[in-house]
This record gives sequence, structure tokens and C-alpha cells, in this order.
Amino acid sequence: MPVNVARALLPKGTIIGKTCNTPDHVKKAIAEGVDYVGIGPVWGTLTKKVSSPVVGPKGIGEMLETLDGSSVKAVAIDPRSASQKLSKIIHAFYDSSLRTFSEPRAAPYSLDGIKSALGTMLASVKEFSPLVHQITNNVVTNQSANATLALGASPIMATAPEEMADLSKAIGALLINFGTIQNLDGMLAAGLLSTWQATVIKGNAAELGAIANSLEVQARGVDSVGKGFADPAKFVLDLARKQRCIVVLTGVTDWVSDGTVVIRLSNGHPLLGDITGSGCMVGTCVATFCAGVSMAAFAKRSADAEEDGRLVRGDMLLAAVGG
Ligand SMILES: Nc1ncnc2c1ncn2[C@@H]1O[C@H](COP(=O)(O)OP(=O)(O)OP(=O)(O)O)[C@@H](O)[C@H]1O
Ligand SMILES: Cc1ncsc1CCO
Repeated sequence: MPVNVARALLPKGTIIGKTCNTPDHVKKAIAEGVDYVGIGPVWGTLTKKVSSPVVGPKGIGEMLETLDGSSVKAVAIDPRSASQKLSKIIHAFYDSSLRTFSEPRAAPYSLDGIKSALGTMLASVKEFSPLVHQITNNVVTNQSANATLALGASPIMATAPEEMADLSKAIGALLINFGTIQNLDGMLAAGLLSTWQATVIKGNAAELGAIANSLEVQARGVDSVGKGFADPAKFVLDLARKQRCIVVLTGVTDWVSDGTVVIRLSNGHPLLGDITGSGCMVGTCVATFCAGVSMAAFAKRSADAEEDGRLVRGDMLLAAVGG
């Protein structure tokens, strides 16, 4: 029913909303004079058929951008909720979108704070021993599985698309790592279950430069060559903002950002540059820490926590630093 007809029929002051799946739908709904838009679905679900295309957090961001400057409110639709009820009203979702994939930090980071958090995070990995699903290259599969075990978690290196749906229900984290793609369909199936919205993107300068469409650094095969970024701190900050996730730039010095804070790590060893797979292993360790931290945060959640619209629990910036 057109909005103006509904308005004419309903009592004055009735709140009217419309479900939207694209920025164009949102534009149309604003022009029609709605009070709010239901945008989504944010995620797919394995428990029911979702009729509209899943938009993911990026799609939500684009629709909320369309709302900028209007007084129309937005509600995100999350079909994973068993009762199919709309999740939290979220103008705040976009304002806090940089934090969507990480809980806000309780206090500013300090070196001592980070060091003590590392111990706690490692203890969480050991306590929960999360299943860390890794679809990685055949150069590092064995090393990565052993690195996961060494941290106290449980690796599973399954690649077949047929296994992805079942696995997605059991895992603490999913790592998708390129290099020698063995089963593209498996990667796509696994990635699609999280609508390809990463919590952390990790790469060397050439890899992240490619994602950012930057010509500042060059690649030779899987390696980054040359001096790297002139301003790596700004690079990771900008990329994290753009991708709405944590970014880890590896190299002699590692740079980690969530789009608001940048942490620089100089704790590598030159020998790590002389072997293959050290970057892939960083990815494994980051995924393992993220899994441990999010499982620990989930275990501590309050009773009504599943209604609060948060997508990831725990401080993923710290988890990435831990990894
Ligand atoms: N010369 C170096 N000095 C100190 N640490 C280093 C050096 N080279 C690499 N590292 C360490 O190794 C890790 C991996 O970084 P690098 O950028 O070399 O990964 P990569 O190029 O993706 O590796 P690969 O493709 O072999 O997996 C970094 O996090 C860093 O701690
Ligand atoms: C050497 C190599 N080739 C493809 S993946 C890989 C491992 C390091 O990235």
C-alpha cells in the first residue's frame, strides 16, 4: 500500500515504516514520507529462507548514508533472531560502525594494559580452545594447524563447499587466506556465510595496497617489495575506516588499526622475513586470538545481550594485536 494512502487511513501521528534492501529503495521511501525504514537483512541464516538478498554490514552502511540529512530513522533486520523480531533501532549502528566489529575499549590503550591483556587473551584461547577454521594455501596448511594447536586452540582446515554450512555453526573464527586457492567454491561458500564482511583484514604492504587501490607499493609474487608506505599509520587508519574492520599491516614493523587507534608493533625477527608463511601464520594467530576473545566475551554476556545488535563480542583490536 502506498505510504500516502496508509497515512490517510491511519490515525494521525501513526508511525509508518517500509522495508528497504537497496539505497534506491531508501531514497524512494524518504520521498514517500516514511518515518522509518527497516533495512537488511544484514545476515543470512541457515534456519530459515530469507527472501530478500542479504546486504551485509556494508550494504547497511550504504543505506544509512542515503538517510544522512533526513529525519527518517532506521532499524536493521537480523533474521538470525529466532523470533524474527527487528533488532535494535540503529541510527547508532552507523555512528558506531567503526566499532561494529569490536567492542568499545574500556580505557585508552597503554603498553602495560596491552601486555596484561595479552595474558588474559591467551588464557581465554586455552580455556575455550575454539575451533579455528582455516581455508589457506597448501604451502602453510600444516604449519598453520600446528600454530593453532600451539596457542591452545583447535584447527580445522576443511575446504569443501559442502562442509561450510555445518562448520559455520561450530567455529570460533574463520580464516580465509589466499596464495594457492585450492577450492574457490569452498572459500566463497564459507565467506558468504558471513557476507564477506571481515572482522580483521591482514596483509603485507603489497597485499593491502592492492585492496586499497594504492600504487605506492609493489608486489613480487606473494612478497611486498620496496620501501612500503610512506605513512603506514595513516594507511591502516584509512583502510580500517573504509573497510569498517580491523586492519593489520605486516612487515618489519606491524601496524594495527580499528580506524580510530593505531598500534605499532616492533617485536618480529629478521629470520621471519627469510622463511615463507610467516605472514600466513600471523593470520592464523590473529584468527585464533579473535576466536578466544570473542568466546570469552560471549560467555560473560548479560542475559539480554543477544538483543543488543552487536555483531562481534570482545575487543578485536586487542585480539589482532595479540595475534
Ligand atoms: N625483517 C624483519 N624483521 C622483523 N620482523 C619481521 C621481518 N620480516 C618479517 N617479520 C615478521 O614476520 C611477520 C610476517 O610479515 P611479512 O610481512 O613478511 O609477511 P608476508 O610477506 O605476508 O609473509 P608470507 O607471504 O611468507 O606469509 C611480521 O608480522 C613480522 O613480525
Ligand atoms: C610461497 C607461496 N606461494 C603461494 S602462497 C605462499 C606462501 C606464502 O604466502
